Amino acid sequence: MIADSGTWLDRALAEGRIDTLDRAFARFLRELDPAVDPRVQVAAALLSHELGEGHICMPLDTLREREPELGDPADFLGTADVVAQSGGDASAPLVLENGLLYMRRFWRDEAKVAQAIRDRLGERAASVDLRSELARLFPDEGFHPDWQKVACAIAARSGFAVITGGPGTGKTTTVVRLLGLLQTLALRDGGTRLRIRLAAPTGKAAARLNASIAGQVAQLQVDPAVKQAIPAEVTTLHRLLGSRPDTRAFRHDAENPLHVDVLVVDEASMIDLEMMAATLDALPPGARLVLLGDKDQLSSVEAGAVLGDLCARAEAGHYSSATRDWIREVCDEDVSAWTDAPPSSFRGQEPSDPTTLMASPLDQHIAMLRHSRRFGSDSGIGALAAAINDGDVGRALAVFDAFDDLALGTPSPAAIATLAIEGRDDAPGYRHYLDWIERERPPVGAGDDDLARWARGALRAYAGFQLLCATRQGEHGVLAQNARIAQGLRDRGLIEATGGWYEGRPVILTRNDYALGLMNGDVGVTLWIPDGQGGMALRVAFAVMDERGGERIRFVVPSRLAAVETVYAMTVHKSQGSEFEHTALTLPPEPSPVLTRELVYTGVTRARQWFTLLAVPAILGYAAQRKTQRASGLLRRLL
Ligand SMILES: Nc1ncnc2c1ncn2[C@@H]1O[C@H](COP(=O)(O)OP(=O)(O)OP(=O)(O)O)[C@@H](O)[C@H]1O
Repeated sequence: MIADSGTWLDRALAEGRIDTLDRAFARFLRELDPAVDPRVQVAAALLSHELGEGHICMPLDTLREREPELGDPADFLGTADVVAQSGGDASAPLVLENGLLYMRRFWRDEAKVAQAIRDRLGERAASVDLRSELARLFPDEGFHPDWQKVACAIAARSGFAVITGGPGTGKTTTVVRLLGLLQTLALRDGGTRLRIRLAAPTGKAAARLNASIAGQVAQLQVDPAVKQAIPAEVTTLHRLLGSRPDTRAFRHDAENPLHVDVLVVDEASMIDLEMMAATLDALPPGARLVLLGDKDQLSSVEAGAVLGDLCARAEAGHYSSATRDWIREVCDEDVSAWTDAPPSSFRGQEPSDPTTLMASPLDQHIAMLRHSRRFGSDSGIGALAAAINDGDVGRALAVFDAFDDLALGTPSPAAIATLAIEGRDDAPGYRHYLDWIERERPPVGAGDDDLARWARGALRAYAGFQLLCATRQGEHGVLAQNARIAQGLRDRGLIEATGGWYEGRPVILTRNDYALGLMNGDVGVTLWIPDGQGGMALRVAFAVMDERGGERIRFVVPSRLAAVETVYAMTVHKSQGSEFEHTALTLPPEPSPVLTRELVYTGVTRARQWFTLLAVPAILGYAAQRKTQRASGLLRRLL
């Protein structure tokens, strides 16, 4: 029995089980209610800590496990004034629902997201032309089921759909064909063109989708008028919703909704719960939402794993027999193997148990692409990603021996620096990028176009290689690796300095800079260019999007960049939404909570052509076995 929460809080703080913010929250409850049960304060401090780890709520079972001496939390939380039961008392800061303890803000966002998705799960009348349009857009390629075609059909029939799939499985291709289909049908049936918007959670991800979408639209087999009605511009979610300085609220919300009929959001694994709630809030009731993303990637930095929750049942499909029959009718595809038997044969099951429930309404709106076009059977990267996802370390290690695009090395500082600078075999390191800058330098007197071309090439050469780390801090973190690599480059005469500004220094923004139009995560490279007065000046070149979705180079004076870091090394978290020809991932030799299956999978799948792992095999095994589970009640609300 805990009589004095103060002692408990101080001890837990000293032991590192909570931090000062968690303790402050527990103390705040006492200010709110001087008679608060100390056990409620303990629960609140632990909940606050869980939220910091990305969970949306804390199951009471977790609390029972962590603090058995508290007794049954259902008893003391069930009677506390500061805890609302299922959201009842709107002034209570905590909410208890379905055995899950929430802070009110998270409970509200979760309930909002679930309600908004549920509102969109109804089917819409399918056009009579759906079957013929699908057949035209997805010619038979010999793969069956053609999941792209199935995904397109599923997304076409309702106001909400998720298309998940690993790298190169055709998410972009499918969504472009979906937009072609929807616009064709809209123009044909009623003549009114759909207002379509495309967005991604970060500037980097938006830029990448932007680059691939224009090409895909050009290849689309549709009427030129339809093609013109598909936007190529991809914006960030923040910009779409209209972020305002100094407030979490956006310009667009339920009162002032977006002017949009179809919203597509890519890289949806990076969307946290709060952002998803804001997006759904701003979406007018009749508008469609299509989420694209890889469910196996790392979740958002902030709390929640919305895409992961929505796709938790995607592997098995869980289609109903009605969905199966409809897919057969409109797609000529057979998804029987991913269909649940009719519910009548499962009488007696516990309906709210997410693991056993058959064919829920949500399942009918999720499509998983299962065939990578980028990583065929001859690709080690694809095979490695699959082995990691299965948590099969033996297979993962065997894959390194079997494929030339993969290499496994030790995580010693010297080995990492050498790989990062020299690369291996054909796979580049940073020498390649720095040599490129030198070799392709425009002649004296070169015009703006030549300088922009050079800068664009330098950014592309930089993306030829990236070293990824699990953490920022520590001997194996980003900061230490950056310093070592800079020293190695300096020792080889490839850069002029190891600190301050110098040519070749790659930097990453650590905060959005609205004045410069640059976003957190944007990467620039430092180059000497003419200063316009007969001299030379260091400028940082960034690729930015113009209003029409095109890419252009912006040279920025280094002193204007308030929040940047050198980026020879980058955390895996920061690398989400980016890809590099050669990606190297280094893992620290000691076990650590940050080492998870999703972290390694995300690192591996950043590689387009070559992947190098610098880690001890035991640590790979440790990480691959640790699948992240973020506590949330979202799936349960939706089933
Ligand atoms: N049905 C298809 N027919 C022909 N080529 C395809 C098809 N689907 C995908 N591709 C090609 O495969 C590659 C990967 O497709 P796409 O970019 O659509 O995948 P993705 O899942 O969006 O990839 P990522 O998000 O990892 O970049 C592209 O070059 C694309 O042109």
